[in-house]
Amino acid sequence: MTQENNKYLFQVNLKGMIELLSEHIYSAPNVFVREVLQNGMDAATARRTIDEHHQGEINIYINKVDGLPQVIFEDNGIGLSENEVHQFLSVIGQSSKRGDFNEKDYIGKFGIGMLSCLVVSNEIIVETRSLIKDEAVCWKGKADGTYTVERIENMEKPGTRVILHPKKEWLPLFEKAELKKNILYFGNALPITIRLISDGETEMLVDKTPVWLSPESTKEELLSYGKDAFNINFLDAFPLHSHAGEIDGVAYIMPHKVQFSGSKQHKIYLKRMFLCEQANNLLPEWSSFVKCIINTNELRPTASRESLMDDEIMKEAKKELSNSFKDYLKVLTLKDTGKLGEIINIHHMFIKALAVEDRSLLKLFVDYIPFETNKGHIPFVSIKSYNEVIYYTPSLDDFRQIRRIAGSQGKTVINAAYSFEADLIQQIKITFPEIKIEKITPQDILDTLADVAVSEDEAYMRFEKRANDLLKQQYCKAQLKQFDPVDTPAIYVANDEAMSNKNLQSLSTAGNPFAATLQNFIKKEDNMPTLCFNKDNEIVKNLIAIEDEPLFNSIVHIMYVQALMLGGYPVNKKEMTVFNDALYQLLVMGMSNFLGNMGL
Ligand SMILES: Nc1ncnc2c1ncn2[C@@H]1O[C@H](COP(=O)(O)OP(=O)(O)OP(=O)(O)O)[C@@H](O)[C@H]1O
Repeated sequence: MTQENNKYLFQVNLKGMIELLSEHIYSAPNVFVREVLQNGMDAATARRTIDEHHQGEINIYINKVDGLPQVIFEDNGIGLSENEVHQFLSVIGQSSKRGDFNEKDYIGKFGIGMLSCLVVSNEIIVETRSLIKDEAVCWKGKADGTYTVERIENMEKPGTRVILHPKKEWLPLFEKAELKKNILYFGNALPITIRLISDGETEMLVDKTPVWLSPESTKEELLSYGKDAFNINFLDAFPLHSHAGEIDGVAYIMPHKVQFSGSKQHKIYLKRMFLCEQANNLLPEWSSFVKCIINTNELRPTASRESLMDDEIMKEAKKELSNSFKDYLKVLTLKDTGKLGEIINIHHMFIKALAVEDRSLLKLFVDYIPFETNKGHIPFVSIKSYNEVIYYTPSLDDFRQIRRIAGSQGKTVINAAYSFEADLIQQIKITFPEIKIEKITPQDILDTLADVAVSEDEAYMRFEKRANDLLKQQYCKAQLKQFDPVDTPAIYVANDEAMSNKNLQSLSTAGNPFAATLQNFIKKEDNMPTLCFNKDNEIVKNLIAIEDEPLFNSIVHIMYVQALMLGGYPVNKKEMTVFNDALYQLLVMGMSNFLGNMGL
């Protein structure tokens, strides 16, 4: 403990620190490949500040020493002098890349990456020759926090060799196929030559700009690359660019429908080193219908190097990337409406989300966008051409109730219950004020059903009273109306308030201990759901004439539950019971009639 004027200095437990950094900051043991490749890449970049024509190379050797595997990552970068080895390799958190004039060109910056090697190897051996100083040294660092440095003579050219002897449990990571897989996973886009040398064979792993970063690549080449990278036959591909974050890449359109909340797996590279598969804050929320491969030279990684930091540049980049999407779609409206149609057909949910956000896109696409209506899925252009007024309902329950009856009245109703739909309709209303779009509720439909002059007809009056007395027990009113289609005997109409009143009522009658309190929540006693009987329907005509009480009750109950089901309403236990009892009654009556007729 060091003390000076009552001030103490923190002490560091080196072993614990190394353990923490090496084993906990990185999520997987294979990241050592990334860290070593990245150091090789940075060393080549540093060398180019002295020799601009320098061609960076990394050779990876898999050897056997005394029967045990050994892997060497050899680069021809700037190397380190003895002094630098003490200064940068041996001090945790110290990096030669921070504060350097060319800082922004380096991938590394935290000064901890090398420690990831200690997850898979008990010791890191670094042999290095500095381009600047005429000396070569061998540094050996151990997980217990000790290191040694000594001069060596067996290195003639500038560069660095990182030598690892795997721990027993990580031997599989050092097998040729696995190592190759990891080198390509992290390093396939690096602007450096990477070779794998084992059993006397040299294999070229990386030596050219990847297809997705090359401006010369054709659409076919991009699509074929996308198929290999994601194992998906994409519908189309288009370039992505953002000045902010210095981003370039490709977006691939999924060939099938995807969930809005589906997993957003992309491939994100930082200075052409693979970083991660997710970029939630970088790509727009509605981007699940594409898979992206992008490289950023400017966005900053987190210390674990497994995600990007959410900062101001990221926000700006997100806007620019979103514009790349929009530009692509805009170009399609001019150049390839067939493809646009295909995309909208499959991904209309996302296109709707996009159109909500961007008025110019809305103007371009509105005609192509399909909506679910009471007449099927129809593109907006047809809806607006055939209707003077377009109706919509923001509730699925309402839509279910309204669709049939509205259809018979010649109305087209859009189901705007799904995400974005209601917002989109609002945007359409604002953007195209000349198009008449109105919200419609079951109550509006009820108001349009023709009244029947019940009070002028004794039979109608009696029918309504009997039906009301019976349906009161189901928290429902009965009304005689006249509407199309005549083959619909009855419809159940309930707005949200009526439905919640009904639910509260059924809770309180089901013996809920808060019954009295629940009753107080019922808003307006008269706002009950209504069962509208269709006066012109044949069954209703007969029903009005039925005197027999049990028969009348059974038919009304069956019509009631049927109307509930037709409207897509839930049928509760009590309703199911009356329905079953009624059916049973009818069966018994039918059979006794039959047996009576047979004279039995
Ligand atoms: N192959 C190499 N050639 C030259 N110098 C190297 C090499 N590998 C490591 N170094 C030196 O060792 C330092 C520490 O490396 P380390 O990988 O731990 O951190 P870093 O690359 O600086 O940052 P990060 O933690 O972000 O990767 C580097 O800053 C660099 O000076």
